[in-house]
Amino acid sequence: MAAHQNLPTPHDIATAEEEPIIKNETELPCSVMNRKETRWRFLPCFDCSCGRLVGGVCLLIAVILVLTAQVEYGETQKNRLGAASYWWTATTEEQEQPQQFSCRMGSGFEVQLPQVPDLIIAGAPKCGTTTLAHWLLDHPKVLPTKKWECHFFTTGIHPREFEPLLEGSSSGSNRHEKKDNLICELRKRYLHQWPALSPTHNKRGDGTSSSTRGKSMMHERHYTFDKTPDYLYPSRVPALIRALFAESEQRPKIVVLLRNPVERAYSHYRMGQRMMREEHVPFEDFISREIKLLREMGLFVAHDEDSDPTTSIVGSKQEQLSLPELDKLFDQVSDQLKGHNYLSRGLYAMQLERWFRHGLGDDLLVLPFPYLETQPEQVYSAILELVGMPTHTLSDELLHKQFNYNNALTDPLHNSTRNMLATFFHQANQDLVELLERHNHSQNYDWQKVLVE
Ligand SMILES: Nc1ncnc2c1ncn2[C@@H]1O[C@H](COP(=O)(O)OS(=O)(=O)O)[C@@H](OP(=O)(O)O)[C@H]1O
Repeated sequence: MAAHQNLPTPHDIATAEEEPIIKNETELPCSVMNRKETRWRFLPCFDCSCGRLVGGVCLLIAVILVLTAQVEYGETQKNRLGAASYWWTATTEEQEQPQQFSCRMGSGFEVQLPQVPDLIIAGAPKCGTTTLAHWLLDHPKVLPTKKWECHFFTTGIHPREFEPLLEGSSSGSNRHEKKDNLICELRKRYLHQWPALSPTHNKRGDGTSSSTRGKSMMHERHYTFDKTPDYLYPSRVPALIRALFAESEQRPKIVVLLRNPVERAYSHYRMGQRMMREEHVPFEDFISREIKLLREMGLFVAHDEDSDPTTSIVGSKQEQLSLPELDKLFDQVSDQLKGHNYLSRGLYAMQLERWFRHGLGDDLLVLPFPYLETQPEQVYSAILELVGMPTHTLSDELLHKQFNYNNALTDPLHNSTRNMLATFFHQANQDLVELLERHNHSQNYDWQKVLVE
């Protein structure tokens, strides 16, 4: 009975909820205290654990919001700058500098890696670069980058870093020293794109190699390659490669595969449609937008202004603009089209011209895409010879495998579009043939035929 009398009535409970009896508020948990001051109900007090909890949660949310905003800002910038621009993507790991240029393979084993990467497969996108990379991967002495396409020269160097490198020769010993240090730092960072080997490390990363393999690799010279087909287009890439390796005795060799630009453009578009999972946009829409932009920028001048703008594009501004000015305009085209620059990427002469201009002609091998299919052994040997790698025989299966084949169901390219683009590229193809001949880079390939096949 006495116990029953001590029990609170429903009225007591209601009153207690409205107005707590406890007087010394400073000693109260804030949830109770806040009941009194409805206005401050959601503000945490930091004198008790629940307050700290609420505060901590708020802080966490604020940090997440700030981080999200930064990522979004980065994405916006990336989109704004487009494919030809540069964006800082170096991870902490990438910023680490390798202590030495040879890779330790566990205790006592070393693989000799060159101080300069051996080979760069620089492009063009959709021209069989993946197949080439797989052929190289099969070679027992070849190492790819840790990331399949490392994009070091396109997105791995911040503009703040490369701008001083691309400036004209700077005066003053201090600036000179700074530039040298920067080159040294970037070269180390580039070399860090390749894996450090351990006896259990397999170059394909599938863990199938054994320590025996590791031991057999001891002290053997290995060869490194970077396959990033995006390198061919942005004007800064050859300038950066030149800046980084101009002083070294050995320079990376550069391979460029080229395909009929009409087929390349359509393959590029099909890849974009497959990967972006966005609303279907007809190829014709993209190319008319690009042609319009090129015309607006004055890059291509039709002989007859009244005629169909896509059928009479024959001239270019090349005579009126300096080459660096032209480079800038094409970088802008890529930025504005956000990577949908399907046609500009097929203007091969304009792109290769930059590589020759930066003195990289001696290191360059330009190969015709159709030869991947018709003469694969010849193409493979040409690359091994270029780098000076030991010979290696590929299996028939590998030689005839079409890597990165796009089997997505897409409408075939309309004949009218194909013909119109053949006209569009006619002059640019001629320019390429002349450029390669001028620099003795035709290699006896029938480029006229290759570019229209
Ligand atoms: N050996 C051989 N013979 C004929 N065609 C070949 C061969 N190897 C690759 N391919 C075709 O090349 C296209 C892929 O090129 P990439 O690997 O350079 O593409 S990527 O830029 O790396 O995304 C892709 O073209 P599409 O299928 O037209 O998209 C591949 O099918």
